[in-house]
Amino acid sequence: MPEQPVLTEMPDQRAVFQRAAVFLRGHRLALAGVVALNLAGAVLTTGSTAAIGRVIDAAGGGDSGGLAVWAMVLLGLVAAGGGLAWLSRYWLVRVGERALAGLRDRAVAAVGTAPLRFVEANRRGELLRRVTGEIDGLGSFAAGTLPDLVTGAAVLGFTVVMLAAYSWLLTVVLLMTFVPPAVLIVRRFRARAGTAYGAVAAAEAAVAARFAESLPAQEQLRVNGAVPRWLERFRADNDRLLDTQGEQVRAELELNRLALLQAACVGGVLALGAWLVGRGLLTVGVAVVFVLAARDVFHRFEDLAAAIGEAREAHVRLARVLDLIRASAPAHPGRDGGALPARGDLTLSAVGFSYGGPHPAVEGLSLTVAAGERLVIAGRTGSGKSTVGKLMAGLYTPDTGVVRFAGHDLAAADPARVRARIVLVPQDVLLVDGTLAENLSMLPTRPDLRRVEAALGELGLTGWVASLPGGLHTPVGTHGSGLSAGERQLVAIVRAVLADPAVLILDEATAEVDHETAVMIEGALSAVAGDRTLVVIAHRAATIARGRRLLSMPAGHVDTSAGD
Ligand SMILES: Nc1ncnc2c1ncn2[C@@H]1O[C@H](COP(=O)(O)OP(=O)(O)OP(=O)(O)O)[C@@H](O)[C@H]1O
Repeated sequence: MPEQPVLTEMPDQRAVFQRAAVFLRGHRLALAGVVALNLAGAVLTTGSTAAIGRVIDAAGGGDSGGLAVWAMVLLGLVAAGGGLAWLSRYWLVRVGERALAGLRDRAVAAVGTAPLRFVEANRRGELLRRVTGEIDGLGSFAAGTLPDLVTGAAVLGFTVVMLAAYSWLLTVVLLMTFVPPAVLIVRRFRARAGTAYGAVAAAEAAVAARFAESLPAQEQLRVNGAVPRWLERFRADNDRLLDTQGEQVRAELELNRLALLQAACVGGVLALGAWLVGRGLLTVGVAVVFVLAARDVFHRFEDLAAAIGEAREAHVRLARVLDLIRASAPAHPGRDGGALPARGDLTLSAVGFSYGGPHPAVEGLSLTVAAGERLVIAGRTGSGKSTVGKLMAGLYTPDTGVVRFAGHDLAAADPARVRARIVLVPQDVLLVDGTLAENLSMLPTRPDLRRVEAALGELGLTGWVASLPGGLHTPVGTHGSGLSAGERQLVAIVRAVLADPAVLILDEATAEVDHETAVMIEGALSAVAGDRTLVVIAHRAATIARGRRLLSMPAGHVDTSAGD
């Protein structure tokens, strides 16, 4: 049974921010600057509340000089505090955007270099969702909620300190009546929200995955009249999303209890403040500062509690992106750092591979394809031919046994070096959106147009390219002109020539390729072969007949009598 690195629907949510800290590495200085600005802004904002008390006391005591001075101080504090808050918010948003751009690059690179089994074993829509939707959600959090969270926490802390300096008695009463029930409410919310946000994220991903996967099959679904059945399945995903969203809203409503608590506490502070003023233990200015500051504490706390909900959601999103990066990492990345020779034998020793079903797709296959040899693999549908091709190309790691090129275990070699030596042209070649030339030159060596034209000439394909509406500049891929399966294989063969591999494995497009294209593929393959090892997974009787050495699947029986 192979190790199947699949994504977890509810990934590990422990120490998520610590694990993500690596993506902030280049931004630590900027973050320290943001925190310093934020603290300074919070001190000024808190100071302006204290200045209000001074203004009231100066006005009540008929001190017009003091009144003018404190009014000016108040204005200055409000203006400077606002300016610093704006600056720190702007800076924080910029740092967040840069850190998230880095995270997205890392996530896309992780999928780009992930083992083939990882990409096959996970839903495309789920992968898409994690590198787009989840990171976009983190972006909104970083730009919207995070600055409020940071500023709110700083102002809250300074306000409590200021209140204690005015009257520790009132502060203690305030904190004792407000904090314990508030903490209880937030804890209850956190307990429910963890699963609620995770369930929503998973349900959203399922909706996206169902849609993304079904879209390419849309034509066939319509032809077969299966659209209503597809809509039913989609509706089931949508209903699940609705249920999870309902649970999320119910969890968020827990936080509404804070408003009630807040109202009760403000009433209490007002009554106690009036009593202290009546006894001459407090000035009116200080009492006003107290009520204003207490309201500020409650509001900030409420904002923070609401932001905790969004922080929880961001936490889940981050956990899902980190899960993608973890699960997509190759199991043994490049243990053998040595260079692979330009030519060599390809050897399979007692190779076994299973997709996890009841029977292995390949079992105990031993075979040596000598350098420069041509081998045809044939067998009935589903007998494991393509699987052998992928094992030979190092795209799959065998569960048992070993595949070696020139004596190097492919599972331990650097995947980029393996790709440079062994190229597999799959049955269905997919092109990226862009011109034909762009698709052909999508190689680490970035061949220029002249080199591409030369390769086309070597393979006898200049005429075919000239027959396309825009020649080498013809748009291809999803939005370009449609190339047939056989023509797309031609594109991949040209790309293989440009990559100059030692071993070329062609998983022949199915028998439906028209005669003309089949001849072009055949001609290109003869031209490309040279001293290269050529393995053709045959679907056409003509190819099988021409095989000098035939590997018959599934028994892995090698027959040298076939063909000429
Ligand atoms: N990605 C996959 N996940 C699970 N099972 C798979 C996967 N790919 C192939 N299989 C199964 O493994 C077995 C061998 O498949 P494989 O594609 O290697 O056969 P094949 O001989 O190339 O078939 P064909 O001639 O139809 O292309 C089949 O039973 C198939 O259903």
